Amino acid sequence: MPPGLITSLQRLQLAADGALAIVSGRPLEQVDHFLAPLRLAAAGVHGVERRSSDGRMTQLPVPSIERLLAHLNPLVAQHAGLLLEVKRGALALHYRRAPALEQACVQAMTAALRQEAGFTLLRGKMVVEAKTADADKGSAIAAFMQEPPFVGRRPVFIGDDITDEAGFAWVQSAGGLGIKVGPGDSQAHARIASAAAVRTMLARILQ
Ligand SMILES: O=P(O)(O)OC[C@H]1O[C@H](O[C@H]2O[C@H](CO)[C@@H](O)[C@H](O)[C@H]2O)[C@H](O)[C@@H](O)[C@@H]1O
Repeated sequence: MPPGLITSLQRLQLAADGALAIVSGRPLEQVDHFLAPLRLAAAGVHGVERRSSDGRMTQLPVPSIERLLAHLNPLVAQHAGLLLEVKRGALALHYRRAPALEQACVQAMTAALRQEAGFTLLRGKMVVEAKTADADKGSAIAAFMQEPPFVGRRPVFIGDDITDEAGFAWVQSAGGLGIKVGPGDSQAHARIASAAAVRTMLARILQ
């Protein structure tokens, strides 16, 4: 985490009377690890797990990943540059260290998804993921917006990846604003150049 970011997020949470949440594809355990000692309201694994502002946990039911694993393991065993990340209700195949294998990874994941119902394919930065079909970042934000301290607020969602598009779509359908970070196609109505520019924006808001 860049220096000062955790302090900024903590101050922002206080300034917004608690209405700040992290919405991530990572498991909550990882989100908490990155932000420690700060523990924010957060959704992990694209909304499969969610911690409300009062600390209450919600876990969506998820399909089994066993058949997907059995299908993908041989490809991963053949290539040292591939990494298979096992999450509750999702399986992410990372090819960052083997970009030439992108098509092979997409094809293998597409074939694996034919083995098991209840998942959808999600593209990300150098990663292709099988994600629980019933969860996405939009529905995670929608769930937060039903609860204090978010209820009645105008949602603003900031994200830099393809997986954030569901979040942009939902907040904008609810009268809020999606802010895409960096280049790339997006349905977000606003754009900001980089993660560094987001940190500068947050610092200005706090001032
Ligand atoms: O929703 P996010 O918080 O943006 O998380 C999306 C994915 O993040 C992680 O993968 C990303 O970071 C890796 C390095 O830490 C990088 O190698 C990879 O290319 C990125 O996609 C995480 O591992 C995934 O589970 C998340 O879905």
